[in-house]
Amino acid sequence: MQFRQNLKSWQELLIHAKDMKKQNIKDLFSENTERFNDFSLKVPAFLFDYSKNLITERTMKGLFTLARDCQLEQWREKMFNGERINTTEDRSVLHVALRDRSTKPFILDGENLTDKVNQALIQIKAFTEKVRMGQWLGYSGKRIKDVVNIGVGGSNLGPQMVTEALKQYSDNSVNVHYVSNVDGNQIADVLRPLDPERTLFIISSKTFTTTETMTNANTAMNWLVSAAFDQTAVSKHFVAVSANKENAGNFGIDNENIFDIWDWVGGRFSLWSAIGLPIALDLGFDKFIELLEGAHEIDLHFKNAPLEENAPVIMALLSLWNCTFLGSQSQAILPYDQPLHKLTAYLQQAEMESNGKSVNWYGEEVGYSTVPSIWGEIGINGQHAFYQYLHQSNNVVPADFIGSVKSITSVQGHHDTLMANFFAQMEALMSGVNEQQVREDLKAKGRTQEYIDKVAPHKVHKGNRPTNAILLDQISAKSLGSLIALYEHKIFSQGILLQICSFDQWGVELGKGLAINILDALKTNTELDNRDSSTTGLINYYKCKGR
Ligand SMILES: O=P(O)(O)OC[C@H]1O[C@H](O)[C@H](O)[C@@H](O)[C@@H]1O
Repeated sequence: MQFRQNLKSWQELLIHAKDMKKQNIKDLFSENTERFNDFSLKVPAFLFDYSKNLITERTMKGLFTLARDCQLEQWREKMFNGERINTTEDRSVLHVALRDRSTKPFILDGENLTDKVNQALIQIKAFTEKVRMGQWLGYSGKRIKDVVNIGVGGSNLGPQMVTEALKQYSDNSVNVHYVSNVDGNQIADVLRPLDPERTLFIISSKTFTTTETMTNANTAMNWLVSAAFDQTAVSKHFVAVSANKENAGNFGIDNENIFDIWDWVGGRFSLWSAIGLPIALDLGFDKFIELLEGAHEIDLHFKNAPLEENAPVIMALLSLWNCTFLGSQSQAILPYDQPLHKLTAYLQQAEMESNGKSVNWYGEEVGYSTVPSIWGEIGINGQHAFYQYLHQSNNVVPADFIGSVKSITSVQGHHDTLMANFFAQMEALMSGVNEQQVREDLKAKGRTQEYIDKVAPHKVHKGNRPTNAILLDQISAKSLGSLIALYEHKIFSQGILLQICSFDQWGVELGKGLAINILDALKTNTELDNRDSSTTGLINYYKCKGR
């Protein structure tokens, strides 16, 4: 067992981090006028500028050495070759196979995955075209107008984020809606304006056991049947995406309307599979393929580029540097592109469910900070809400700024204003402004000495806050596919560097189990044994008030 802290490269980076904490990014720019060229990368879909991090050439050299010591390249091979790198669940991790559209056979456990993937795509194409062209008819013979995707977590966040991002490209053949929350308010709001005769439900659940999804699916079924007065209407209005065909069939969905998903595709990496049905329904199959192609382009980049020119690897190393070595606790994702308004929520699951863990591959406490908490908002909205904290709090929050050279909206006259903020905020976070500058500025504005003495300390921005810039040419299905795959491979790389099992999610199980237990007690009105007084007190209060 080779623990990360025992690696010489890890130890050297710890020492180097102590020195770097005394440095200032702004000074590093003054010392090296080529810094932007040295620390930026042009990848087909975007420019990646990481020069505004607290790094030097020595830092990056040390980080690449660490990556090699961690055998990142070999692990990357293992993933692409289908080895069972999801060790705690004994599964391969092959979402990359979903977007590799070559016809070359890929054999896993005696089965040709290429065939499976291509057949699934044929099924997706046939189904989505039928619905979009008005050939899929509801129980009363009317064409489908609205599609409701019922699913949560990985069965919701990806498709919703993508259809929101690309809605400018939708031809509105159908309207796509999402229900993820078990709170009945959401499904009630979504169903209220819909016509049961013209509504199709996708029950999206890899396991087909998720309580929230099953509860919503039953409500949707009752809504339909009470309008149709006919249970057989279900087969015309429900399709499923699941690895659990038995449960989906028992729910009443016809076998030919159950779309497969496989155990080698993790829920949070599944939008490329039939879980992406809402994407193909909303935007058309060709756009869905473009999305896959964009992701595949990054798969090839990740697989083939040397570590020194590999965007996902560099992002992972920087996150490790900022969090584990420099001590940042959180990381902001700040899209300056309205279409990406769901990206942060999507990345919260992708990153935090993957790497938010504290034991290593051998089940031992890692003894270092793993990944930061991910949060954020559309940049402009954030500026008027929490950027105060980013600029002046004691906590340094490294941030990813994501923007586009061209906007996809036809509205003119806004984009330069938006992007001026994109550039300015990163500059301000890095440069800051010291007290002397503040004082001179106030003096030049004719302020009194008394005012200057009072206000100057409050106007200081310490700066030295790291940011990455990801600048897309424009939001498109292809560039979005690339952007998502960039983060997926960053997450994979970070897991390897941290020696963490990125593809399980045991941490969500405890709460789920307790909720099932409590729900039973609520339904049967029985007392719960052996609970702490707070849990018991809260439940009793709820029961007394509610009944
Ligand atoms: O697709 P499902 O099986 O319904 O799972 C939906 C979600 O539920 C879980 O709680 C997991 O934490 C997620 O990783 C998963 O995406």
